[in-house]
Amino acid sequence: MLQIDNVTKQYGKFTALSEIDLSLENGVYGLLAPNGAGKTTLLKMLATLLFPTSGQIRLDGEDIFQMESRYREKIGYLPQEFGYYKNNTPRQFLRYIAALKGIPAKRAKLRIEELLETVSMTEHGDKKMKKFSGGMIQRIGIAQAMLNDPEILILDEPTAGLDPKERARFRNLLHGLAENRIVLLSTHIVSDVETIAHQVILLRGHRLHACQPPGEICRTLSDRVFELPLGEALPEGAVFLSERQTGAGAVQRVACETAPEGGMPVPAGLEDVFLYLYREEGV
Ligand SMILES: Nc1ncnc2c1ncn2[C@@H]1O[C@H](COP(=O)(O)OP(=O)(O)OP(=O)(O)O)[C@@H](O)[C@H]1O
Repeated sequence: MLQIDNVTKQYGKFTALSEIDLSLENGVYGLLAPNGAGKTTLLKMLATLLFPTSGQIRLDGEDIFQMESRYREKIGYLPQEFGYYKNNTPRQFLRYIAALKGIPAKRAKLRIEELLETVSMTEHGDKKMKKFSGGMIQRIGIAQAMLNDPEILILDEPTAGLDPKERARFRNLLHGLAENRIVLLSTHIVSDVETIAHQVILLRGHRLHACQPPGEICRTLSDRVFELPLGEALPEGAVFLSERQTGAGAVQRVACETAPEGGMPVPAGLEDVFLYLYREEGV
């Protein structure tokens, strides 16, 4: 179990994260929050690239910073900006990363083939990466993070720039990978988390707001989301969430305590909760 206890991170006087408490077990955790909320900061601390200002992070009871390389052997990390040599092929690049991770060449060779298969890139293994789409690059990014078969896989905005087909493929890939490990991914794209994550971690005001299954998070707005024709006046206290086109014309989705006139109750989705929670944060 990965335990985050009362972790605060300050950059000078600025508090990026305050008093975070989380316990993570195997499964996919989606860290969802707007830009600047502290997602990368949290992931970098879990990757031991940043020290908490206070608080402790433990794996099975041991402080991860004291574990040093014993901890790093157990993690795989895909940073937001993942650097690779454009002229390398995936096989060359993965061999290089395996060497950096100290994986013996013979074992690395087998593992690389296994992983290219896992991420459906075997047939592209000898092509230069400069010709790859964003989705193909991300799949190689996941493969490099998986080289050491990590217990904890940390992915910072792995779905940024993927098209819908690549997103679907990515979801399936993660489901398989999370069977026997902790997968923690950050995103500000709600639909990714809704379909991938077993638990959604929401940060708000640089604090932990919730860590719950997507369904439970949606229940926080249940019976409070309504659709009504666009242009209808909203009652006092109603919060505009979004608008969408339907067969019967444009409608607005709103959150309010009681049904507005002409409003149809609709099930609350994670996007509704996201828009509601972060309505004052310009997202
Ligand atoms: N090295 C740093 N020095 C000072 N402030 C920083 C530093 N790194 C991050 N910050 C600030 O801390 C806050 C959290 O940043 P972080 O990158 O963790 O957010 P994020 O949720 O990952 O955002 P994004 O989705 O844009 O990547 C931001 O306001 C950012 O400007």
